[in-house]
Amino acid sequence: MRLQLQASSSQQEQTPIINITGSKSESNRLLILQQLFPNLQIKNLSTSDDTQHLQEALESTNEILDIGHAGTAMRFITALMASSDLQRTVTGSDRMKQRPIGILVDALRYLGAQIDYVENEGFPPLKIKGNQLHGGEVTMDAGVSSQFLSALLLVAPRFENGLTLRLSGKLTSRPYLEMTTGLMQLLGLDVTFEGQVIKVKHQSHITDREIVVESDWSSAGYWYSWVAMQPAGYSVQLNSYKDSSLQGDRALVEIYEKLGVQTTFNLTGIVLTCMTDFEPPHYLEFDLTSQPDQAQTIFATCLGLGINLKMKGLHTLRIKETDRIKAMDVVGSRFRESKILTTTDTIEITFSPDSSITQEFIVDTYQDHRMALAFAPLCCKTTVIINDADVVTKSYGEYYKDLAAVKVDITEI
Ligand SMILES: O=C(O)C1=C[C@@H](OP(=O)(O)O)[C@@H](O)[C@H](O)C1
Ligand SMILES: C=C(OP(=O)(O)O)C(=O)O
Repeated sequence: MRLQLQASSSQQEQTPIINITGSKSESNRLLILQQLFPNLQIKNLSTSDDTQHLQEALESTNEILDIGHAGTAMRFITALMASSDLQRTVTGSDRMKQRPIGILVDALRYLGAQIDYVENEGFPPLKIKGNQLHGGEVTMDAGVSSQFLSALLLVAPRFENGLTLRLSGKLTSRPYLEMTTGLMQLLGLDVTFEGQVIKVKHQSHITDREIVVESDWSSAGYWYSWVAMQPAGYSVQLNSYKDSSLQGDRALVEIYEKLGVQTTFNLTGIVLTCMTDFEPPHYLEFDLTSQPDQAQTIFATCLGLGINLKMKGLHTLRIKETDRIKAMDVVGSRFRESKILTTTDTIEITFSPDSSITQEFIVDTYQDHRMALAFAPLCCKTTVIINDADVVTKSYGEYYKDLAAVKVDITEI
């Protein structure tokens, strides 16, 4: 599906209200924990493709489980199956077969799991013969993806000796690991996280518990970007968000203060307002080691506002749905004249003085939802054409409907 997006410039009459689905990261964790503790009830589960893929895999009796593009789900289900009494082959999309999983497989094997690589060493698909793991101590590299660590922790209450997980190297995406330990603690599990060591005690029951998933902060990012590019005073209400969140992308509140968006928490969620008297800075720098999923969003906002930008801490972006640093480089340079420099873990953009914006901005998505989601708000600056626009369903299937509600004209071309 190829979409053309154009925002109408009419005056805002009232504050639009947007209801974003539940966090996919929280949902995926809770679905795994529900396998261990069936008396856990989950409300406001994410409707994303990724969460649906995980749900289908958990309900399936097939020998082959296809998890599509869902990286987190791939890592989580590997640990779950390895510690179960089932035998399964877990596979995914072509891109999934290029996304590493060796660090998790090594740790599981060290604890006694039986896992074989079906195609390439270190990558899915995996043939898993589940067995009872006893747990103990293991050390894992924490610098490649926090998902490997979360995967092992979520199933650790199953291990009769519990788990002592030692993190080696510099931890990446820390808030996601804290979300894992935080949710486990919320269920009453005995989990401690001190320095570089996480300990989980064996536990086979929890008391009845209902958890309401908070809406997805990662998806809220696109609304921050949208509001940042609107006239001063423009506002949007996003429902079901709270001040004390388990999601690291709650940091959007502070990040977007620097980009001219003020956040107000109210009874139903948050109101984002484009600040009056805001002068976009000439240059901004962000370290996104803890918020990797916001890189494309911030990049697009700075393209729109003409702010020179450097982002650091992006090494995990190379192994996500696409090589996101490369994708930003290629697509970003089409929007307005600029110099873009990239390294293994940084991207820097400097605009030519008086650079003008292209009349038709073409966004290739490279099978990455966040390419379409992040660049779409630029339709308030020029005509945006998004190739393979339906990628958004990976995390935010209602996105175009929500954009239409704020008067974006969307045409299939
Ligand atoms: O655990 C999670 O839910 C996630 C962890 C992060 O991955 P990395 O730890 O690989 O950066 C993040 O990018 C991903 O979208 C979701
Ligand atoms: C990286 C992401 O997801 P995953 O790794 O779960 O595929 C994402 O949603 O941006």
